[in-house]
Amino acid sequence: MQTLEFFVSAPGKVILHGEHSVVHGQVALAVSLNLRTFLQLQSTSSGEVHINLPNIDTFLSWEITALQSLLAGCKAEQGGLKELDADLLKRLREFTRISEDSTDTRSMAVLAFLYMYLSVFAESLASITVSVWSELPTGAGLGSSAAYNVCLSAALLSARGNISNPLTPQQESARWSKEEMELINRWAFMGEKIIHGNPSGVDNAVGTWGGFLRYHAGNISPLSWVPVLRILLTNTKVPRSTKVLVSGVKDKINKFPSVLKPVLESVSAVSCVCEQTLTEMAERGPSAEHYNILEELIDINQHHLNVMGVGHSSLDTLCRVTLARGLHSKLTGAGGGGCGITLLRPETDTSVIQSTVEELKACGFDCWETSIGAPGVQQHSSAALSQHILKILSSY
Ligand SMILES: Nc1ncnc2c1ncn2[C@@H]1O[C@H](COP(=O)(O)OP(=O)(O)O)[C@@H](O)[C@H]1O
Ligand SMILES: C[C@@](O)(CCOP(=O)(O)O)CC(=O)O
Ligand SMILES: [Mg+2]
Repeated sequence: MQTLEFFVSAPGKVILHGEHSVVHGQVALAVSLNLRTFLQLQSTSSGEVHINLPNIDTFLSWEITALQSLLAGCKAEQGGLKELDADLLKRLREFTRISEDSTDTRSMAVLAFLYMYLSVFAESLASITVSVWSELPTGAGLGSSAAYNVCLSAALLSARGNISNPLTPQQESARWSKEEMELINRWAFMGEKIIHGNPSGVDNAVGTWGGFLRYHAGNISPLSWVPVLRILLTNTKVPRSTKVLVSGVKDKINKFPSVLKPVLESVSAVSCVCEQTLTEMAERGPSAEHYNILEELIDINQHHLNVMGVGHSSLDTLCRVTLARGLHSKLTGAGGGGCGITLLRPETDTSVIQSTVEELKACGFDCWETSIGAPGVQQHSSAALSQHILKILSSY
């Protein structure tokens, strides 16, 4: 172990277009959010591994000697990190008594942590305490699972010495090299596989790299020319599981391939037209016509997502309430509840936004104007973190 204590953070994300279709090889556009997940890792001499997850009320520890037995016969190298080690996962499920079909919040988080810890530290299990706390709502479509996995990946790889510890004593925050970030992203994807079943990789890519990204079949291209967009985020607070929703879409595609495939392709085309429109807006300056196009694309995509079966009456309410004021909304992330986004036009009056927010809050939703394009995964000094965050992370 190189360090005694360090902090990392990673952002959540908003998918503008392409959720679900991206799992089936289509184009998605996604951007990081200014809501982050924070992780503190401490090396200890207790002979135990502790994990503290206050967002989901989970505080657990294991003796290292008990965990060591799970590694018997484990492959040292993870086959280029493309596939999960099915044997290790099976042993872990038996050890933790978490069944294969479980979508329980705590179980998924614990399984992802233990899998990553055991794989990264396979050669010599270290005593550590890991505490994770997030500003993101858990399981609401804003990529909390990816932010969690990116933080775990960065912290465990750094602690093990597989990647550097980029922070110098003079700095408050620092980032890793391109190659190191690629490794962080690949390990975070493994965590996403455990939590999501069949992730596309877009969420962990945004959590790692930050900014505005186009994601297509594993290829990540940053969009450097994007206009400033104002987005209202609404959390319907209806709980849902990405794993269940992604698997439901797959079942529908298998049942009606000729019906669903054109829908997925149309969503991909929506992403491409949106990208072209954003580029034009950045190059020539935004016009009312550009905003009309963005709004129509939002409506088209929301219809497609309903066809895929990932809508929800709470999301219909969001679309209806906002459209009554001329604002256009769609779900973001896996849907089935969770969060939706509403595009605000530059000329949208503050009073219109205020009354929309009030009506959405009266429906029982959380609603706030968000800021997008935050930096990806970072290492921080304790001085860089607010007292509030430090207090939460250090209180276990
Ligand atoms: N702060 C956190 N602490 C512990 N586990 C977390 C945290 N954030 C996310 N998770 C894990 O990620 C899961 C949610 O992932 P998911 O269903 O993909 O929703 P989303 O990624 O949209 O928030 C949770 O059930 C939990 O296992
Ligand atoms: C539905 C999907 O496109 C996004 C899921 O995002 P979230 O976990 O709901 O934040 C799945 C994926 O891309 O892996
Ligand atoms: Mg997720």
